[in-house]
Amino acid sequence: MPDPAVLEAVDVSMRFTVRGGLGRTATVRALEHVSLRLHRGRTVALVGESGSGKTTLARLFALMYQPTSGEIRLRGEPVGVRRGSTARAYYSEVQMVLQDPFASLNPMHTVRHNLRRALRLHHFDGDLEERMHELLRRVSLTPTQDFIGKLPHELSGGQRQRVSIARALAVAPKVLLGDEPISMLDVSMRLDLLNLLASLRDEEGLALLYITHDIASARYLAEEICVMYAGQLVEGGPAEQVIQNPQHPYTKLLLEASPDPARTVSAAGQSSFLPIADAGEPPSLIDPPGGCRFHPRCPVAKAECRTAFPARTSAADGHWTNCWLYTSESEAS
Ligand SMILES: Nc1ncnc2c1ncn2[C@@H]1O[C@H](COP(=O)(O)OP(=O)(O)OP(=O)(O)O)[C@@H](O)[C@H]1O
Repeated sequence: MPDPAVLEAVDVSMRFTVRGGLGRTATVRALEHVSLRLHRGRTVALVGESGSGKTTLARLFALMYQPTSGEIRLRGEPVGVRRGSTARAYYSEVQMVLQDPFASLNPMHTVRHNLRRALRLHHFDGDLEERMHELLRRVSLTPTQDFIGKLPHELSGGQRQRVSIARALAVAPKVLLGDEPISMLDVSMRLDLLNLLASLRDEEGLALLYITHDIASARYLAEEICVMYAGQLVEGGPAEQVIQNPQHPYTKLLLEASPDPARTVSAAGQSSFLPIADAGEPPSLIDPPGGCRFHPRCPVAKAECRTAFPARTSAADGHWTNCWLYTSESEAS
């Protein structure tokens, strides 16, 4: 049994109101009843096609939005959008690493300035210079004096991402939310970055959320994989189980469309899924299909798939799915 969750989403749904043509508004139903737990020293990979809601879930964990329903809980306590010192207290525990390191670094300032700012923001009261060198050592940017005075654009993509990880580590967080943190890097640097994330998880006991399109890297890094389709979580469990013995027809299609999950990191571009042959596109989340949102693309859809989302069925090893193939109508959620 793992420890209790450090951070969890409990039955969260997220709707966005967007402006359409002619002044009309529409609702994007981005997440539906999603629950996911992050544990100390463990990685959960969240995989799914573009637009499935992965970033929205990470942003809910980062308290950038208030969920439409459901809760985010830190060590069991519900948390909402915060400001000022209570926001700072939250972000000293939960940090995000983005796809593009430029987004979290000030490009006009040196690595030293960027790290110092993060430390000051969180009222670090030790030796600033010493701590900055320690952070750079932690992300293997050594000798540290070669990097501390550089501007972000003077670094390689991989080095820049290491600095943004060092910046996140400045506050000694308990949770790192990685939103496709390696997808913009050269293939040659991806494995090193994954190994860095793994060592932070193992040595500092970080709880890691790893959002990716790349099943191969999810398998390499994560103990647990969760699969999201059009705002609904459809399958999850121990990484090897999900990959070797996928249950949900969407997971099966996703694996068929992945270049080769046995490789450590895919050499493909940002999106590692090949087009899913003859199976159409993910739906619009404005007025999405009812029931299981995958049913219009599902080769084995049944009548009940159109009307209700199935309850979760779980195996003893923690592998679960929400699919009518494995449940009966009386168990609809
Ligand atoms: N602030 C917002 N306002 C309106 N709609 C939004 C907003 N943020 C996300 N969405 C919509 O919510 C849905 C989920 O988007 P999200 O970015 O979470 O998906 P994703 O799985 O992270 O995609 P990608 O892999 O391309 O990053 C999409 O339909 C997107 O257009």
